[in-house]
Amino acid sequence: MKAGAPLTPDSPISALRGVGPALAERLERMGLRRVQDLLFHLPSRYQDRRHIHPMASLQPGMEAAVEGEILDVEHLRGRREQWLVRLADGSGQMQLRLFHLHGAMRGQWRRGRRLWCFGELRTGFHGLEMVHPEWAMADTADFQAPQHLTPFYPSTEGITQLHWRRWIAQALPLADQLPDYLQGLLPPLMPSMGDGLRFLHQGEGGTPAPAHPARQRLALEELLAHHLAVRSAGAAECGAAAPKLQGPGALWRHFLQQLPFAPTRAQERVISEIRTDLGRSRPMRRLLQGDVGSGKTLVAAAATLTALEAGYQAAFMAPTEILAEQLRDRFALWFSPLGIGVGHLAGRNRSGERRSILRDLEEGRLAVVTGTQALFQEGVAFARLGLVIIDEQHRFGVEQRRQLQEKGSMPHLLVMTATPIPRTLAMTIHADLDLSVIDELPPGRTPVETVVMPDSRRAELVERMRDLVGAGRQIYWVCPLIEESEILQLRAAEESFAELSAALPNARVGLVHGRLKGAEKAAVMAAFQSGAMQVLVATTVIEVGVDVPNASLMVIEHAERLGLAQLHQLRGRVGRGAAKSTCILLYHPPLAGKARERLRVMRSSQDGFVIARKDMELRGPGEFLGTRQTGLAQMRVADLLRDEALLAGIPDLAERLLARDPAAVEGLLHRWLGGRLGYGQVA
Ligand SMILES: Nc1ncnc2c1ncn2[C@@H]1O[C@H](COP(=O)(O)OP(=O)(O)OP(=O)(O)O)[C@@H](O)[C@H]1O
Repeated sequence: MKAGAPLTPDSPISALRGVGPALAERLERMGLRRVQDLLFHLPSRYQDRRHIHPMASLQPGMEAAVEGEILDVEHLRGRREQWLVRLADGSGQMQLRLFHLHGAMRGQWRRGRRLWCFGELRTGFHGLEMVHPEWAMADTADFQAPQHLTPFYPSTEGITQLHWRRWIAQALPLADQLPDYLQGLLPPLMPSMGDGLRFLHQGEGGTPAPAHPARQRLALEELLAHHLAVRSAGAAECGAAAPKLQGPGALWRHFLQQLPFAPTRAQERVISEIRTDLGRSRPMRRLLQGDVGSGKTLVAAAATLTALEAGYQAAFMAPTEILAEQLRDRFALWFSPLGIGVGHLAGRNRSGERRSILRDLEEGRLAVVTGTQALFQEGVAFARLGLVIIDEQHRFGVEQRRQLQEKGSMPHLLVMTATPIPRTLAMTIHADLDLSVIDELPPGRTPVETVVMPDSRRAELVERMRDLVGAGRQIYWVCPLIEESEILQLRAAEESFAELSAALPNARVGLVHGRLKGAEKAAVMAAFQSGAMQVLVATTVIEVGVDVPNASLMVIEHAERLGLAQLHQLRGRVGRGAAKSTCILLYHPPLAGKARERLRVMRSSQDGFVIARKDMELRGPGEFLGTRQTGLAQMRVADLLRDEALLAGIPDLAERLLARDPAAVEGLLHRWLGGRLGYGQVA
């Protein structure tokens, strides 16, 4: 410790020995300001230096600790000064190479002394050697071979592992002084926070196993902190009262009478959950999760009609222009028999039309509006906005959500997503949202047959398409992103379009891609939707939500380049009607590693949950959940997959903590999320 006040967990980090102003500034940039922040800077891996390897057992590339006798020390003064040291144990010999050996140290390196060292082995001129190993003389009274694993810390330029280890060694004795926010809330045999920290920093008894209670103690607290962070962001939104959207439900019943099908039981259950929420003055914050094609749009319609019946407006925002337009068409078709008009706000609205929609919204003449982000631009005002529906949560940030909600006094919010994640996980990462799940597909769906084939069989495939088109069916042909280049993707799509147009002279083939103007895109989609066009060649713009039940073949080129979530979404475009559907995953050989695994999963499952889980395993939870949840990608101890069992208890733990000690929340958030960005509201 430096001179001055005694060291506590709250001391500034510069109070530690060896932390000068320059290093303190670097630490600050990593979000480490106080001594306790350092305690939660946990190792990312460990090395086992406890075991001494006999020299005869060493292999190039290995990292190993050895102990032996110095046979000789040779000082070379060539272009670059260096020392070559021969070392032997009973089993063999090896060489050490050092490029600097200063004053006092040089005196120690003498023939006949015993040396302990650790480093990576490589093949040198005279057999195996280590370059600049970590070392200690093993024949001194104070020598002690490592008792614990050696931790490695995430670092930054100018801070070595030795720095970290020295600082943590000073901080660790303070671990028991940290406030235990969960005292009394955890099972009595759970280790303390101090035990958990010592265990992870020192790697006692081997690499900390995921299931070790000391590690679990920390993981639990970290998951709780993330849960509370999301929740508090939601709570801030929930302060104001929302309009109670209650009504006899006559409009909905009327709507159902003209619908060609009846809602599934799952849809009915979810609709009733939503109607209950809408009837309260506490603003609804609900996440509707349903696999591709499960019929989320009908649920959205039910919510919309509930708002309308109560005399309020509803706004439905989709992530892309195509989807927003498709939604407008669907709502217009469904609602026009009820005499309800649907407005649409898109980037390409002609200004006159746009002005009149804006006026109607502001003066309350228009009750339903669909659109993209255009919906929450400046200049869009609502007379009585009661409900906001957002499709595909992943593409909208928290900030955009807030902007849209500001358009109404405090409208109810329904977020829809087709990415199924386990309920326990959803409750942690969407802690600010209640969850409804459509866990049943509409009846009459036939499973989509999935075929994986090399692109060398393309000609054969085109033959098969000719037959299908002859039988009146429709086909999607998707060209995925090539090396992140939109231009190349477009070229590939254009080539496939030309090839298919030539090969299928009796079919109308269309092309849709992200660079088309809105009106052109809409025209192509409309032709495909109406059945006038049989083959739609598309870049991945059609990924989410396009609904053409007559389409029964989906061909995906270069399927090996796409992720599981995208493949599942794309495949979900077919199998929506009664006809037997097929999805063909074309790949360019050779097929290796994760790509092979992804295609195998696609062939073996159609269950969105199974696929999402596999996706999370292959990509890691952080990547899988996308950038909105960056905070989760940076968890230090917990792992959303590995620690899934812990997740189930988190909401309850959060409730109990909030009831007992709401002030502790701030401390917890600071401890785990403190200096890092991630959750906008928390940082
Ligand atoms: N209860 C039902 N019975 C029969 N068909 C239904 C039912 N509910 C919805 N559908 C139809 O199923 C198809 C898929 O519905 P919808 O587009 O709402 O799915 P989704 O959940 O939005 O899927 P995606 O995530 O792919 O957009 C539509 O053609 C819709 O009309």
